[in-house]
Amino acid sequence: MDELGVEAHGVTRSFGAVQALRGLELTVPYGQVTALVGPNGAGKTTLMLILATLLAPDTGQVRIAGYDLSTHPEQVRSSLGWMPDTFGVYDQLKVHEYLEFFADAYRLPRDEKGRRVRALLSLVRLEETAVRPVHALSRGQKQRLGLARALIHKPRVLLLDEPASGLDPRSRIELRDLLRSLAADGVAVLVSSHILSELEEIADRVAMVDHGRSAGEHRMTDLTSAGPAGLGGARWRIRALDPSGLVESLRVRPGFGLVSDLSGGAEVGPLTEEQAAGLLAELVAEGVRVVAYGPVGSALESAYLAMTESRR
Ligand SMILES: Nc1ncnc2c1ncn2[C@@H]1O[C@H](COP(=O)(O)OP(=O)(O)OP(=O)(O)O)[C@@H](O)[C@H]1O
Repeated sequence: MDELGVEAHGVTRSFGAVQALRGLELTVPYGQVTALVGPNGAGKTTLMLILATLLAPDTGQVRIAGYDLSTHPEQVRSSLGWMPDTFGVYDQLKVHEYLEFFADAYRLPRDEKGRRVRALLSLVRLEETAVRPVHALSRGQKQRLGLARALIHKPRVLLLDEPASGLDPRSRIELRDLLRSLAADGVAVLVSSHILSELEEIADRVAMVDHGRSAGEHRMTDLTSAGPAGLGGARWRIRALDPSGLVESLRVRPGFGLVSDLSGGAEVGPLTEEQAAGLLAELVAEGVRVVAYGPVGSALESAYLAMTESRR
């Protein structure tokens, strides 16, 4: 069986003079959640629309669930679920009718349809809104309905564009758990978001995009442990009883990248956890009286900042 839910090579797409995608590469394996990150205008939505068969690429090859997008669009559509960042049409329908409509569009057998719709309404906690019109739902409820719609035909590949933007904290946690369990069931999940701390909890891998090109794919574990050169680790904040002594000790270690003097301490990095542990042991051995020591932000944030900085 094909190991990749999504495989994109050399994808380009222009809008007039704007080159939104300039030879993009992407892989999304089954059984994992891949985060798609990049600055505003990097081309993420354009790529998502292409993967969802809603926009044609100018050039390049895309395979979804093993099917070539240009030659087998029907099979591609039946293999993928798509949750856009804005809610679609048909908002005069009642919530259950809305899901039944999409169940019919995907040709779910009659006897399965009712069961599937009820199961999905329960999964996204919308049972109580089943007979309300879609337009009367709150933004977060609409988003949850959008997710149920994307899952109606049990897709093997799931694409989500900013899925958590309107969700309350409980719904975000539920979304995270749901995406993890779908991945555990073998689904290839691609999720685009700007909320890096959230992605770090959900994702197994990250695919970075900048100026319409790939800027690297990494396993999340590589970002926190000793990762590829220049990527591993976060910044670390250190406080000591004698801050100037601390800064002195750090200055004689150019490899540890003193970021800044702070009142009461300093920030260094990026450091992997291994490097951070080594540095702490050395400082303590030298007699620096450390009172606080911890990472600032996330490893994904640091990797993202390093990527955007180097490409400015
Ligand atoms: N329909 C369109 N017509 C003209 N230009 C477009 C169109 N869609 C996208 N673009 C341009 O293509 C580039 C990539 O846009 P895209 O929406 O894919 O970026 P993005 O990474 O999703 O950004 P954001 O993080 O802000 O959502 C931008 O320069 C954008 O202005």
